[in-house]
Amino acid sequence: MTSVPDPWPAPRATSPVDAVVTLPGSKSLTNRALVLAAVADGPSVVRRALRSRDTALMAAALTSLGSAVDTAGEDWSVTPAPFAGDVAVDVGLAGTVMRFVPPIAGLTRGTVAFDGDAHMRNRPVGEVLTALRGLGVQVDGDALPFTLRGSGTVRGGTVVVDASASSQFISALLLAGARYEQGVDVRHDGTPVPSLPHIDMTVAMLRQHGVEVDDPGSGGGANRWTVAPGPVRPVDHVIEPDLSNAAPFLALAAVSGGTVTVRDWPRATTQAGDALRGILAQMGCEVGFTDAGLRVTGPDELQGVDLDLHDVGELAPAVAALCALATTPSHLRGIAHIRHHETDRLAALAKELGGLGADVVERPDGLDLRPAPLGGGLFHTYADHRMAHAGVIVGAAVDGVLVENVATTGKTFPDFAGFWSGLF
Ligand SMILES: O=C(O)C1=C[C@@H](OP(=O)(O)O)[C@@H](O)[C@H](O)C1
Ligand SMILES: C=C(OP(=O)(O)O)C(=O)O
Repeated sequence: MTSVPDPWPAPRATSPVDAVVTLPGSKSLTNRALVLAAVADGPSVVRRALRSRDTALMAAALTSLGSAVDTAGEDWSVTPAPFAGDVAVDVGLAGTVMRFVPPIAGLTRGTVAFDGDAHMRNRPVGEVLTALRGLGVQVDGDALPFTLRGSGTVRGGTVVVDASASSQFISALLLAGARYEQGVDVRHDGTPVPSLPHIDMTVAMLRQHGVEVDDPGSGGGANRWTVAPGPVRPVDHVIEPDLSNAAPFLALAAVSGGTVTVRDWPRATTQAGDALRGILAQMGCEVGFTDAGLRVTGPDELQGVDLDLHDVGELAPAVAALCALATTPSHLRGIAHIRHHETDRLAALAKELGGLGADVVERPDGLDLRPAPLGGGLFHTYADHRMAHAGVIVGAAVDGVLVENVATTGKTFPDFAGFWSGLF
């Protein structure tokens, strides 16, 4: 692991970057695979698991509940066992741990006390906890810290949730639902659910495990999902590279006029990050598959974009950084929900990009950016891995950008700073 100063002088691309990179595994796929393995009716292996803070927290949570999770190698083995005992779960700053673990912890016989990082107490989880009470689980509180008391079984049934703040509320209930006596019938009541591709990923993985799921398909009006009660078959998953974490690497090609290939980019995937292909093409990049993976070549001048990122909000920080470097205006819309991510990302991006000279206006549900000369300065990350990605993207194109707490990237990427520096 490279030791990095804080703040970290972001490497500057003084010539076009030419690189082929192998990226670590997907956080979203790894943490779903771990949860499903822990509620399955036999042992399984999660191959090429992402080794990062969020996935270590998930493995630790499942271990405390009673699963045997061996994370020693690249392939993690999970041997499920009935959940039991009075335990504590640290969710850190991982939305997937805070939202996905309580519904399966409902199956335990014992008390589970949840807490996490200071900022995590502000991230919404109340809808999941209210839903669990409605499904027969005893749980107090509406935010971290909260405590759940399991009786060994969960009744399940029908529940109404307002998932307009996070798709993870729905995914969380679906992942556990097959193990409830009556399964689960989840209805959404509220403005459209963001990040729908992540629910599609959940549904696809449940079906791989032999779970019967009825879903409305993707699309803005999606509002009802049902999971039939039944066994969860063990499946050995091979984790794809994290396509959302590919954003800064492909952005490096975009801002330097160079070429970056991400190895093993799947031709078909449920990952939301696949949308980067279309977004970068719209900004003027050449984007295409090669035998090695996905290759992106940057243009002479980056074009601004008018984009609704409602489905792919986790790409917003990297895309906003690119828009700040574009030669025409941009409008990023449909992403009010990213105010509930690791930090209020709209406020943070407006402040930090603005601090380097960007002409950026924060809207209730997005950002407007117009071309402006950027300069160096300190870029704060608010313990948000994707804010650090935004900072290094600008730093590759502009002299003198210092990224504060770049180590926060460890949430989803081991030794990001060392890896990034190796590309220059
Ligand atoms: O289920 C998942 O793995 C995720 C869902 C999305 O959350 P939101 O629906 O809260 O945006 C996404 O932004 C997050 O990074 C990962
Ligand atoms: C929103 C994100 O994470 P989390 O899983 O903690 O919600 C993210 O990684 O962009």
